Amino acid sequence: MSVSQATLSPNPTTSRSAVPSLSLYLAGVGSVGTALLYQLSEFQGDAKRPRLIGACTSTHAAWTPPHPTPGAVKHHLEHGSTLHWPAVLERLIEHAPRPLVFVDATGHPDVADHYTTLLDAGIHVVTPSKLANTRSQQHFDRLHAIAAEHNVQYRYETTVGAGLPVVRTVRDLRATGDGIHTIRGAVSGTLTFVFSRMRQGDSFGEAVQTAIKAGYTEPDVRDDLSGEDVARKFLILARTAGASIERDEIEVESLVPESLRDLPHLAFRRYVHKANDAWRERAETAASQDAVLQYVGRWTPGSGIRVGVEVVPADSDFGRLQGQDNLFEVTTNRYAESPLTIRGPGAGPEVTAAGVLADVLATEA
Ligand SMILES: NC(=O)C1=CN([C@@H]2O[C@H](COP(=O)(O)OP(=O)(O)OC[C@H]3O[C@@H](n4cnc5c(N)ncnc54)[C@H](OP(=O)(O)O)[C@@H]3O)[C@@H](O)[C@H]2O)C=CC1
Ligand SMILES: N[C@@H](CC=O)C(=O)O
Repeated sequence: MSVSQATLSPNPTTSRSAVPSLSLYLAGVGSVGTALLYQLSEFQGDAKRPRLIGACTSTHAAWTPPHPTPGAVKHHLEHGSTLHWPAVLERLIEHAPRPLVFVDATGHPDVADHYTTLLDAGIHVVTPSKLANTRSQQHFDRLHAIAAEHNVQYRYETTVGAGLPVVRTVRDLRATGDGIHTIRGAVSGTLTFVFSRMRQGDSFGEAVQTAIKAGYTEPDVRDDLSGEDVARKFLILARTAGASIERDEIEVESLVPESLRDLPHLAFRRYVHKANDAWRERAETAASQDAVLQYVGRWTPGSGIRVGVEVVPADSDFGRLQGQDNLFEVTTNRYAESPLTIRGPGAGPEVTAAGVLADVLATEA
């Protein structure tokens, strides 16, 4: 069965003007996508519940009935058609009801490639994926320009801090004319989690495996352990604050030993324990100084971005972080004496999906 023959109710070709509520297409039904489906099915907010019109995984696509449960969507997908992006895009652009939000919960670069086409067609894009925003500065600017030109929204709150209000805070500081002096943050839920589990006795490898199971990691955990995820988040914050900066200007410290860097993803996961001894020694050295390891980033306009492992006092705000917590400290003209601080879980399917849903609802607010 081809994508265009799959079930969609009501018929998209006749429904555009008859369907006033917000329609939603979901690309990616993994940790975040599934949590979003649960939140949609249990939705009790003040706004109208967004209407899921279709979904896809890396292999399958299906057009779904109104108010589907997560189980029904997955069943539909299993029995749906083979994913063929040109057919999905054609249907979204030519036939799907408006207003329409495309949610990218895939973390795949091929899907990030479609944002310009979707925005250009008057479709809002909401994404927790950092990939599109961390290509060239020119691409970042282009996405915003196309959205503005077509009067649609490009929202990416959950790319930094998951459900925490970090991107909007930076945007508001900029919009209200404040000047950012520096942003310092522990912005990887996975790395905070790994270091805090090691303090409780886990090996590095065990802590990484637990983070994967909990759904805190990127689809490829090497993006977390290499520091790339943190570099991307700081790039997004700096660009959102108005800086013009490229990825290759950022200094990044990797947690992955040289010997494991070239392994394919699944082999890497099998051999990650080979880094246990090196990280145990660094953690013990820190502990002997009443300190802990924390992966910290800093952006200072004019001096750029640096991300890497820091030894921080155990009895400090950064040292006390536990679980998948993030901590952001923003020092500005107005927050000069004491930084504006945002803290809380910065990874995990539920908080991320909630942030995505808030972005979806905000498109029509
Ligand atoms: N997990 C978290 O705490 C957070 C995640 N994010 C971001 O959310 C996004 C999703 O993360 P997560 O849910 O953990 O990832 P998962 O790996 O759990 O899920 C990814 C989903 O995307 C699908 N997919 C992959 N490639 C394609 C493709 N080319 N076309 C269509 N579908 C595709 C996968 O399909 P299949 O099922 O076939 O494999 C899967 O359903 C990522 O960008 C991540 O950075 C952001 C903040 C926090
Ligand atoms: N893998 C990320 C998820 C959120 O972006 C993290 O661990 O912080």
